Amino acid sequence: MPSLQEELFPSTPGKFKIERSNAMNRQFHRCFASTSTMFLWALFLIALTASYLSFQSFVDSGSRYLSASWGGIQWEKQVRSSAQIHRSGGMSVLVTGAAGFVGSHVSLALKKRGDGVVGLDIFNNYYDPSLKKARKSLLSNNGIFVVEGDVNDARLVGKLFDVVAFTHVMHLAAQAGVRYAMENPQSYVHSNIAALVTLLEACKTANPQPAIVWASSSSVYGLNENVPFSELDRTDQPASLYAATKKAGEEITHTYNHIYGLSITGLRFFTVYGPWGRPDMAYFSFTRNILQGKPITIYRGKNRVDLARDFTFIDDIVKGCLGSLDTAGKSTGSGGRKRGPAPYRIFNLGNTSPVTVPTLVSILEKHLKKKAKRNYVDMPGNGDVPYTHANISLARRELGYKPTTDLQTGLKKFVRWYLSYYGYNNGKPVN
Ligand SMILES: O=C(O)[C@H]1O[C@H](OP(=O)(O)OP(=O)(O)OC[C@H]2O[C@@H](n3ccc(=O)[nH]c3=O)[C@H](O)[C@@H]2O)[C@H](O)[C@@H](O)[C@@H]1O
Repeated sequence: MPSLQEELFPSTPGKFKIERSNAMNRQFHRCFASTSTMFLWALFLIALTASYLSFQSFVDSGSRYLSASWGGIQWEKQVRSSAQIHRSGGMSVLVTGAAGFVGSHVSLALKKRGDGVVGLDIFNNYYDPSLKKARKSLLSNNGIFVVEGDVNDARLVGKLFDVVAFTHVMHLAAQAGVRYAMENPQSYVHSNIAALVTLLEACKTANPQPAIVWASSSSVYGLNENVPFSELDRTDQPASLYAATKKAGEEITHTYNHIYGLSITGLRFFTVYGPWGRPDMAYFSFTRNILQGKPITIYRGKNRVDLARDFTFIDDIVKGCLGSLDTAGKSTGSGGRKRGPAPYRIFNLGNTSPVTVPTLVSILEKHLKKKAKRNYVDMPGNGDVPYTHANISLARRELGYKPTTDLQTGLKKFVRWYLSYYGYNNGKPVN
């Protein structure tokens, strides 16, 4: 009967039995020999895998370099010239999401007053990229260069900081939309969390460190019931993943302010609307459907209560953004190390007068001179909140923020732009 030892390390079959201690020795040697062979094999496999991986990354970076839409002398020249400041005491601003709704307006306003602006935008297809391209042309006609790329691309962001010593970053690139988070949750993590960290990493090591102003959202108030919403209210009960990622952004930026001395200002935008707006938003898609004679869906809250939003006109938001940049205060760190405390601020930017969704539709009907086919349904559990209402006293005091456009006036301007951009029937016959 073979011993357990022999079973575990069997001798060559058919060989005669040897003395136990000798056998043990030989078994030990064999075992050692086979372990070292295995070890050598393992080493060989690790080396093979490592060389395969480094070859892959060489191929990847090579092809990225070859196919990259950025880099090169000409590109750097365009970036530098776009960042040039044309007023005394002006700033050079990296605007992420520059081909987006708020980003394009803020970029133009900065350029108009003589600041340097470089845009960065991924031009993804969350909504019609041709609208983003049209905004890019508008910016380009005004001397603003928009780099096509992802804020998550650390090499690209690092390169931009190598080429220009940005004094400020206006971070507006994001995955927007409250309800789309149910369809594509990962895009919110990618754009609102991972990209934010990539950007902050670049800002923390930049020398000088820029001051950062970025877009949070009114949605962080979630299930808060204090009205109007104040910056001191609870924001730990988000109702959507979108809101949760924006709230996470507020915490993440706080960390970078605390550890690295970055000057940070977070702006909680309240349902921004206006010319060159976002086609995924209700006022925009309602306009398209009304003109095409298609029904629109109007959500209603519990007990058939109308939903309401503190709709805020784009020009007012732009003033709030510029006010934030102007009062941001300097980052204090250098070489990735904090040298002293830096400002950390959060402001509501709203209109302070909520309007119900059915009233919004009535205003659109008036401006479009066409009745909507209204289809009322109960608000689905998809992240919506019943109402929003901003308390703006802090922004008024610190930024001189004072919204001046009511929904009637703002939607009139939007409709005028919409009709000039898309034509009267949006390319389809109007019934
Ligand atoms: O202020 C904010 O924080 C947010 O404002 C908007 O989110 P939301 O207020 O939901 O804007 P819309 O999607 O335009 O919806 C406005 C209202 O219309 C309602 N709605 C929307 C779509 C629809 O088909 N029917 C409908 O009744 C919504 O329930 C909501 O009450 C933006 O889409 C977010 O990116 C932004 O962060």
